[in-house]
Amino acid sequence: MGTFSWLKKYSNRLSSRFSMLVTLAGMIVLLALGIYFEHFLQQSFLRNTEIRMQYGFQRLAYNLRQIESGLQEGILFIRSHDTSIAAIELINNYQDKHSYNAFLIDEEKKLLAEELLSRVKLSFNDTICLYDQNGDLVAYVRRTALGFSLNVISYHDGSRVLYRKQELGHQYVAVPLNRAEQDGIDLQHQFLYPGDEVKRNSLVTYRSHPDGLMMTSHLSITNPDHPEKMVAHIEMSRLLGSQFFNQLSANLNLELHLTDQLPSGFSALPELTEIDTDSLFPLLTTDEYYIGGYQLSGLEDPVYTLAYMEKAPLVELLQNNRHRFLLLLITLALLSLFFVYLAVNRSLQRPLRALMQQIHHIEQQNYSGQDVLETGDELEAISIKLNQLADTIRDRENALETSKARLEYLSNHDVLTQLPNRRFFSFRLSYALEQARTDKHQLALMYLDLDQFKQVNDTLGHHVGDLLLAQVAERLRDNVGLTDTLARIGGDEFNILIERQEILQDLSGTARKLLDVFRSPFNINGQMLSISSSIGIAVYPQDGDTATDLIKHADIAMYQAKEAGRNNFCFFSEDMSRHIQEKARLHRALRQAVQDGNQFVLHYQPKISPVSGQITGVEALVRWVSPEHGFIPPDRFIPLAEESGLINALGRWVLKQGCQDFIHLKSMGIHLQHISINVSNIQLNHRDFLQELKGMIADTGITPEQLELEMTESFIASDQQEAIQILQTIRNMGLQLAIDDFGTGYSAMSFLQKLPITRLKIDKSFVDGLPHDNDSIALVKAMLSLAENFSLAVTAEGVEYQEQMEFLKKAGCHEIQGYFYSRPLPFDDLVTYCKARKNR
Ligand SMILES: Nc1nc2c(ncn2[C@@H]2O[C@H](COP(=O)(O)O[C@H]3[C@@H](O)[C@H](n4cnc5c(=O)[nH]c(N)nc54)O[C@@H]3COP(=O)(O)O)[C@@H](O)[C@H]2O)c(=O)[nH]1
Repeated sequence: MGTFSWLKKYSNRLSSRFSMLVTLAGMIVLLALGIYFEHFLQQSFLRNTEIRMQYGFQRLAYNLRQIESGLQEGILFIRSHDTSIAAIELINNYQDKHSYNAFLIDEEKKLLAEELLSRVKLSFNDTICLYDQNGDLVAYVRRTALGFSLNVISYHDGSRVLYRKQELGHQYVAVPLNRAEQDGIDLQHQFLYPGDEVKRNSLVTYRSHPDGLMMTSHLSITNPDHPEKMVAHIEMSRLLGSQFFNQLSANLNLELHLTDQLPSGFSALPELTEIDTDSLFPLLTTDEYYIGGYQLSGLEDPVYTLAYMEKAPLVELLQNNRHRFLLLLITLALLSLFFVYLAVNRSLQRPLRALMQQIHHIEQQNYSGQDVLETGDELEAISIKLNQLADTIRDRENALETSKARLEYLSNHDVLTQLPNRRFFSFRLSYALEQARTDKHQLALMYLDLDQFKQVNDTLGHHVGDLLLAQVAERLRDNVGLTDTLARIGGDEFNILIERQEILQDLSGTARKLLDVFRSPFNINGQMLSISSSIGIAVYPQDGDTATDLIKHADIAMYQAKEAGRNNFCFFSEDMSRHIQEKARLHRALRQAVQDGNQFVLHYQPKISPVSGQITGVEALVRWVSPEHGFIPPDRFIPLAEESGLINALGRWVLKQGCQDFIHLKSMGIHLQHISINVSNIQLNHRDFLQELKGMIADTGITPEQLELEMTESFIASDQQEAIQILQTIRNMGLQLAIDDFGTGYSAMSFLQKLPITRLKIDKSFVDGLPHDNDSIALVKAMLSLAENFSLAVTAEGVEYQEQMEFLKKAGCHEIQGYFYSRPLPFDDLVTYCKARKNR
């Protein structure tokens, strides 16, 4: 598998996508943390730098203040030292620069110098200067590389003379006066500050010095009794040299510098006095340094103390911290990934695998309850639902199996009798034929048809017919062998396949046994019904080697049995009458035609009034054009239809089509008095006929008076009472009734008066003899007079010649029907004929 397709497959997995999402979220959090901590590191670094620098400045300020207080304490002590004050007062009062008493005054000055030495040493300072009330330098002590040097100013002839000795030396020696300046000592005290400030002992000044920073504490002493009177000025100094700053720099990890110039980038720096612990110094950032500082105020220009902190080591440290932090983040990310993997695996991947397993089981049609996931979340709900789904699928599959079995059963069985049906029988027969061919043995097919079963249906109703069929099937089932196949293949037709070789030797006995099944009557709801059957037998291989041939030949044999008087059986033989074979074929074709319904058409034969010459009505005559047999005349198929009961369905179609065509004619302006339609006795006896007639009249819109039913005398022959009742009902509905072929039957003419009819149709056989045969003339005249007596209309049919027509007209016949006027016509030709006749 390629990397790409593996990645695609992997990324399509829910757990992978979830892991990726969580990882992505984790990465975003880590990135945010990274950015935050980067910022935090920088900020804290800057802040640390500031704090460190501030701390350095705090330390420096603290040290300076310590030194300041050391300077002030040392200087203050002199003021409280009475001997020193007295000595200064003495100098103030008795020093005369022009007549200078060196013996007295210089000694005092030297004592004062000793006193100053002890002060400067005790306070660990470097220099102390004493000025008299006029500001003239009196003495000073200064730390040198060899120790402290003591210096006094004497006068000679009004000029200053500087005497000096080392701390441990015995003699003062005169040195050039400029040495004092070289030591940085002013010979004249400078009043650069307001007197009050100095008196309050608070003034400390700073000054830049070639060796460092000079701190000087200033004190002016006044007379306690006369505060306005100045006594002396004292200055004590400490030089903070490079060593001081270097050591501090080393301790604080800062580079400390002193400068007179305000560094560029700073507009001002805070005063030392402003330093407190709460505020941070403003920092200046250059490419190489963080710089901070403050200002030391002096009597002259301010001195700036600057602290430099090199950036490079800090940046390196920052980078190191960054790297460490990055490492930490990567470690955290990897750990998070690991834990995400563990969590996803535990909370998603494993349950998903279990769910897939459940689905797999369902796919494998294993519906037994799988263990439900116990995750307590939606996955558990899905797992429960999957089990429920499995139950539902199992139930549905069971139901499907049941209905499939039921469907299978129904497709192969007849619902009424529970016997195998035609389909199943065909399969079974084909299979049996294959076996017989292979094993080279015989088999027999019996075609059993109930005799006159249609009449049961038509007279007693389908319900009774159905019950009878069910009982017949039961009896037959009880009388065929276990290995025989009994099937109902049509309405009252049963087929039996016999494969038992021993039985094949005595098929006649078997057939007789089956006929005997019908010997005792059937009890249908308490009504005892007798019925017989006819059986045709065909044997493989001599009577056919295909299922179709065998069935066809058994069917023909069955017709032969019926022809032979019913309740009979017959073996097929090649020389069996062509007539039977043809009849069997025609019967099958007719059944198909009635089912199809589109092989029949109606032709109409006009009936003419001989007086007016106008068309009074038409008789509908059915025509059958079979795709298999071509045109078949009605007198061939009507009896077959009556025999098989198919006449009911066919008659229904004729009635409906005739009425519709009549209405159609009317809509075309061809107004006829009536349409005559032939109905057979079987139709009239059908229990649903009257109901169907009503429905048809209502459906087509024909008025009952326009519809004339033609029936034969034979209808009345069977059951006069019943027949008269049926005819009366039809008349009551308003229909016309005609007796067809009148005179050919056996009923007495006087019987006519009992019948509720409206017309007589004189049969062609009587018309044929007109106008010469005396018997025909007498009979026709008798019929016409009888009809007149009973107020019946008369139609003469089969009129072929002018003289026949003339005779009938003269004799008072109302309607003429026959080839003389017209043969039966297709509908379109009838329309043409009617129009032509109207226009005559
Ligand atoms: N139950 C139903 N029976 C029907 C229906 N349609 C027809 N029939 C019956 O079939 C028989 C044969 O009818 P058909 O072949 O249509 O013959 C009819 C006419 O063509 C024929 N006829 C009419 N005039 C003459 C003539 O001058 N010469 C001559 N040789 N034949 C003629 O007579 C038949 C009409 O007979 P009838 O019904 O008695 O008026 C026939 O018995 C039909 O009844 C149907 O739908 N249902």
